[in-house]
Amino acid sequence: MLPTKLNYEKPSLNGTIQVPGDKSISHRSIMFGAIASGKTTVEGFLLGADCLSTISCFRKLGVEIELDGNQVTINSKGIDGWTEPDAVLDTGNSGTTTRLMLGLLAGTSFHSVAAGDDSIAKRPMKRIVDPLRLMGADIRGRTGGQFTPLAIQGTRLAGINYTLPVASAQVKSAILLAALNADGKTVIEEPVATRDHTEIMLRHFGVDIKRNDNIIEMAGGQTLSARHVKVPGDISSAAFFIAAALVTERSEIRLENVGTNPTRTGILDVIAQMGADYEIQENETAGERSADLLIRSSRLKGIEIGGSLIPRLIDEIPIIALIATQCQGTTVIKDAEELRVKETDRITAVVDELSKMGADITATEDGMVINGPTPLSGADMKTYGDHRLGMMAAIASLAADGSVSIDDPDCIAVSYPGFFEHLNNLIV
Ligand SMILES: O=C(O)C1=C[C@@H](OP(=O)(O)O)[C@@H](O)[C@H](O)C1
Ligand SMILES: C=C(OP(=O)(O)O)C(=O)O
Repeated sequence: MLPTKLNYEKPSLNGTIQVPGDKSISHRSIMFGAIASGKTTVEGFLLGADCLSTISCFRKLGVEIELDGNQVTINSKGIDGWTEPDAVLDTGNSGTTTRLMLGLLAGTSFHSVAAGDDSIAKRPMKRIVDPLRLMGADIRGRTGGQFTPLAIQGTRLAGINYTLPVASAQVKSAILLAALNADGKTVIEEPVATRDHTEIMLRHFGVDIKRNDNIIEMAGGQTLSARHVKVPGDISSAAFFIAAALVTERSEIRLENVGTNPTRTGILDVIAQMGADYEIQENETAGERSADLLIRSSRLKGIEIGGSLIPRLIDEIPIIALIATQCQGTTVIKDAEELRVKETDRITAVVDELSKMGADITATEDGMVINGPTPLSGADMKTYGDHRLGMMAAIASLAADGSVSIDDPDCIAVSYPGFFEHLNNLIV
């Protein structure tokens, strides 16, 4: 049973943890292993509910996937060996599974249906369906295919030239995965750089893909070779403990083997500008970068966060908002309207929930404005079924007087199973 009521009296955090594997890389490791023919092995896989949804979908496509702790073995006959699923592909709460998998299903030779939970049913799919249709995909769904459930009749696809209308790694990746199976070349322009795990893993699996400034080019019809994938810790999960150490007194923690791909490290730039006391000790790794992070209690100041920084910290904004409540001065977060179409509307949810605790925080159309520092007090916090809101509430309780209750702590297992064990291990 996970705790629903938290009452810490001005705790400090001390010690070392290794946060679970990166969610984005874990999803992709299963998909790439399923596309390649042969045996792909994965170490450090995230056993979060979202990544387990990916495993269950690809098993339904006839791919053999075995789990042994955090190690995964994928035995696939290659994408041409996938079989028509006899049930709906259930993507659970996972936007990444839904969108990336659609790109792959579009180019098969069979029919499939993808659907997830109530939150997924509200998330926009037009951003994927539009470019896939331009490639020739046959996808149908409610309101012309804007939302799940989506029915896909696999067909022959052609490469496209496409400029992303939103800064989204999921859209970029869905197009690239479809393009693998398409005739001709695909060229994607992304106005603002987004996480590049798909491009890095494509290269690792032997695909020739080029990037010049913000233009990505890849020829279709390339085959992937099965590989071993090492998944570093998820910086989006580490972010919660980074915040915890910063906003509590006399804390010093070490977070081992955290992924530090530069397209993901916006949170480190933010805390540096806020004046945080921290160190990065880089590990020697090929492919995805990783480092140990040392974080200490800090006196922080408010800053402005927007522009090209936003995609580099998009999932960290709820916890950055909490940090901002403890900063001296004003923090402005802008250009983050994408937050409104995540697991829940994260602008409204963060502002409503932190306000309940006494924060001085106001929503704007594309972000929020936070004045600090403000003392926080206990409150009954809602997660809206959103793992990141659940963890934000738990970390906020460390800085609050009085007890904090969380209505649905179980949703945290979407990206961070074992979150409360790590929290309890670090608290002194
Ligand atoms: O590609 C990915 O793995 C992800 C991309 C981001 O979504 P968008 O591409 O919709 O911004 C992010 O919010 C999500 O948690 C994971
Ligand atoms: C937005 C998220 O994930 P997804 O889009 O995969 O549901 C997240 O993990 O914060």
